Amino acid sequence: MSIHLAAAKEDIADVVLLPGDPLRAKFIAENFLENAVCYNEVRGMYGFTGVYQGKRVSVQGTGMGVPSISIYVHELLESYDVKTLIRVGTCGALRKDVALRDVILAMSASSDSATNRIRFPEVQFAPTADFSLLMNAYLAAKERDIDVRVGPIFTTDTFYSEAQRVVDHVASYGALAVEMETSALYTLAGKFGARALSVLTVSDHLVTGEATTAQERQMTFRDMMQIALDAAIRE
Ligand SMILES: O=P(O)(O)O[C@H]1O[C@H](CO)[C@@H](O)[C@H]1O
Ligand SMILES: O=c1cc[nH]c(=O)[nH]1
Repeated sequence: MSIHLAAAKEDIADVVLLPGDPLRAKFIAENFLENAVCYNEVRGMYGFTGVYQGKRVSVQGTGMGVPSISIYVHELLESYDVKTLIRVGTCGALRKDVALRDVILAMSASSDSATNRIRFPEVQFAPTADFSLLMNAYLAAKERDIDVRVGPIFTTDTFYSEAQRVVDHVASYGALAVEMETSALYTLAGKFGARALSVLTVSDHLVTGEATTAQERQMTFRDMMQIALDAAIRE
């Protein structure tokens, strides 16, 4: 048990997928895992453990934003000894050469979040993906003939930003997309010596204005889920 997860330690696998939306966690459990059991419903933030290709895998909703994912990731790492965390999230494309529904493997995550300024008052910390997971995800995508983009992203605290120039500025320095959790995931994985990666699907486009539907965001994006699961169990 931890404060926000009502599970016994053995209920949660070593490997956990992390969608922001708890209903995406349910979708993954129902569509990809065998014998999935729900271990958490606290705050409606569903967590399930099941079996994927013979290995135990959990999938835990994180909610939206750095503070929310930080709570779940901290508890998974501190109280449940989780070793591998893979976010399966949506993002907004920041550049014309990134298309709606593209899958992105986030190599690093710059951020405007205050959390790392508080954590590292004297350092600009660089939240970075685990190389072995990044490589496994890339190889899994290639094996399944799924095109992926690999590169830096931007994690923001502000979905409805009034500072468009900040987003444009990071895009002009190579950021492919914006979302709201990855910098915290990579930072906490570093603190606890765990492996982390974010696999993202472009749900809307900040340059062209295109967008997917809410149902599509909740229920589909199977390529991202497949890549994350393959990467999670690969030795
Ligand atoms: O689809 P999820 O995983 O929630 O990710 C993205 O969607 C939410 C905003 O709509 C933020 O959490 C952002 O990071
Ligand atoms: O955080 C997010 C997620 C999807 N699209 C955005 O524009 N921002």
